[in-house]
Amino acid sequence: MVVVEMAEANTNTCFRGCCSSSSIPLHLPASSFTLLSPIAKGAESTVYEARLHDGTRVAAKKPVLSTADDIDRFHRQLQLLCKLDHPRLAKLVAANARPPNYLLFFEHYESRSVAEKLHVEEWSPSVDQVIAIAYDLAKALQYLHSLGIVHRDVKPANILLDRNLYPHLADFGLATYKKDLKHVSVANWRSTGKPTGGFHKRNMVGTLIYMAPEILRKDIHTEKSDVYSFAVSINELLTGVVPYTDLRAEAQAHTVLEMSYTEQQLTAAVVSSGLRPALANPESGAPPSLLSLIERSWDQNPLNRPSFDDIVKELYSLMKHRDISSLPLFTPNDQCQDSNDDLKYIQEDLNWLSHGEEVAKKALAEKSNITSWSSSVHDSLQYKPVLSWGSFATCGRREKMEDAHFMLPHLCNEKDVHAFGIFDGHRGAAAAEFSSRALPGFLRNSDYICSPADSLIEAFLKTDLAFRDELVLHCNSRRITQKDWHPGCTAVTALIVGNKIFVANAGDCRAIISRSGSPFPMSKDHVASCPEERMRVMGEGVEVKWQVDTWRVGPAALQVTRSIGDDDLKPAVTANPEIIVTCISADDDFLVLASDGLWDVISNEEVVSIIKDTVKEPSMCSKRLATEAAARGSKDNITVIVVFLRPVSTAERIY
Ligand SMILES: Nc1ncnc2c1ncn2[C@@H]1O[C@H](COP(=O)(O)OP(=O)(O)OP(=O)(O)O)[C@@H](O)[C@H]1O
Ligand SMILES: [Mn+2]
Ligand SMILES: [Mn+2]
Repeated sequence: MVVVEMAEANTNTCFRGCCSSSSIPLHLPASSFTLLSPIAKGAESTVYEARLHDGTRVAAKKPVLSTADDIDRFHRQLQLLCKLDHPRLAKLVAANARPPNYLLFFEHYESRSVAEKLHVEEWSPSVDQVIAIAYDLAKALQYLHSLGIVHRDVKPANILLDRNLYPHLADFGLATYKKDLKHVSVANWRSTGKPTGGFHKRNMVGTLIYMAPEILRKDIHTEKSDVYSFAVSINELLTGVVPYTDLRAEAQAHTVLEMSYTEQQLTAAVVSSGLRPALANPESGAPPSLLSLIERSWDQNPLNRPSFDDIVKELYSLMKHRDISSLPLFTPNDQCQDSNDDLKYIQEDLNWLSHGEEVAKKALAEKSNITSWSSSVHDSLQYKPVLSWGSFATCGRREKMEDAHFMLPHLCNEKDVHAFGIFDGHRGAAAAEFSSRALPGFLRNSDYICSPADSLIEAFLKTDLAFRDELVLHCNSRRITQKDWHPGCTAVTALIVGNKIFVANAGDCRAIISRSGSPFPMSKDHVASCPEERMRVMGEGVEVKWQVDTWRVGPAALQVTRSIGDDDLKPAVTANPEIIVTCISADDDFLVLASDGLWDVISNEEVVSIIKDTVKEPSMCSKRLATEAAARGSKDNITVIVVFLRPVSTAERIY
């Protein structure tokens, strides 16, 4: 007994010895958490809102374990959960696996499940939102399948949304290694008490609707059965109605479902007559390629369904085609390669994006303060700008895209707070990608007593430190000598709070406003050709020399004097941004942020006049500027964000 106790304490292993983790505490003592109110009660478990003693809000799932089988199942689930680590899977943060207290603590996702969001709140996501959610989910399932794990319970009730509406696939109660799969029957499924659904007591008919025909036929379950369930769920997101009904409200839908079909009738129709939910109407704006993907994914024959590798690829090119980037969702950058290595390339890319995202999330979990900048500037008499925004990014003539950007309107769910940022990478894309995710996370998490300007400075500095830490870890784990690799990026971020714009800049991206028809600079370029910057850097002990065509910093011959990353040149090449603040008035037309790929070939005045004679639609203006820069011979990546600051009339929009 004593020996077992010691083993537990030393190795963070469950008392049976089958579950272990180096990072997730498996014996969270009762003194370090408080269970608050129940969120959902299922047949097999109750989910509570809970708080860890460090203040972190979590969801605690307390299973009902009545038999030895139940306990086995709990341990198998915990073993799996300890192995999983993906930004789009519900994350286990702690557990208690000692009898009689069995509890799983997950990160808390506050915007409820897709099922509740659709059928209780009657949420209608835009087509672009659906595509982005589908892409994220496909990435999560691709990850599970790559580990040889099938989820087996993909459905809207198990897709949880965080406050930015990023999806997180939850509920691993049925997940298992593909190699352990035997024939699964519906009866078998039901005997596990699953899938019961938590927030409404569901019946069998309600859960059959996500099951693939091979399961209903009591045939073998493969990873392609997840593809089927994924397709039904994405179609439900597009249509907003519960499958096999035409109703949005869940309670009514279930009555209709039961009245229309018995279990046997529904099973027979799906298995033998190929019955499927009504496909979303093309008139809803859903692109034909998405509808075709859904239909192929719920094909009768599992072999005809695409794999998640294929689905991720297709959704990715759909996002690229539609330029989906304005959503607060996981979106990769514009790519210039469209060959088969696209996927490998994307995965490499996403790596740094998701590192950044993870860091931002950790920061969020550490504090519970929510910023309240808008209340600090609230004044009913103040001018109220009306915003619209859009972006365009292209790698231009370069081989690789090293710019990254984010657009987060309504930051922290505040209607008057909006953030936009562009990052221009050098010596690789890593710093730019990481920062485009981490910086907005730090910004969201700023202390509420901080002014927006202080929050911006803090976010820049924290992002720089976090990136350099992450780089050390990354290099150590891959045995790369860091001596050879010092990626960095310049950054410009605009934070709009009520009628004020705060621009923070480090490096040679630039922001301008069109004010009374003329450009008004909102940033200063930090380059070695600027005498004050050159003096500052030399004052910090780093050499600045005229090389080739211009002043350059250090052995790396960098042209910029401020950046995130570039750890070989810190602290001289500082991440400390310069802040410019201005009040928006009726004289202000639009804000333009862009990487130097634009400003190298187009002047501030020309940018203002080009937008003046372009259709007043922000993404079209962005694209027009980037196209013009490319036509004028810009050799660099080009990223442009345009934010209109006042309403644009329909007439102007059309010409
Ligand atoms: N991490 C979380 N954050 C927020 N809400 C959660 C979280 N986990 C679960 N929930 C809520 O609880 C509901 C049920 O959770 P889950 O799917 O894990 O259990 P279940 O389906 O009820 O499981 P069982 O069938 O074992 O009883 C979810 O639909 C969601 O509303
Ligand atoms: Mn569930
Ligand atoms: Mn550039």
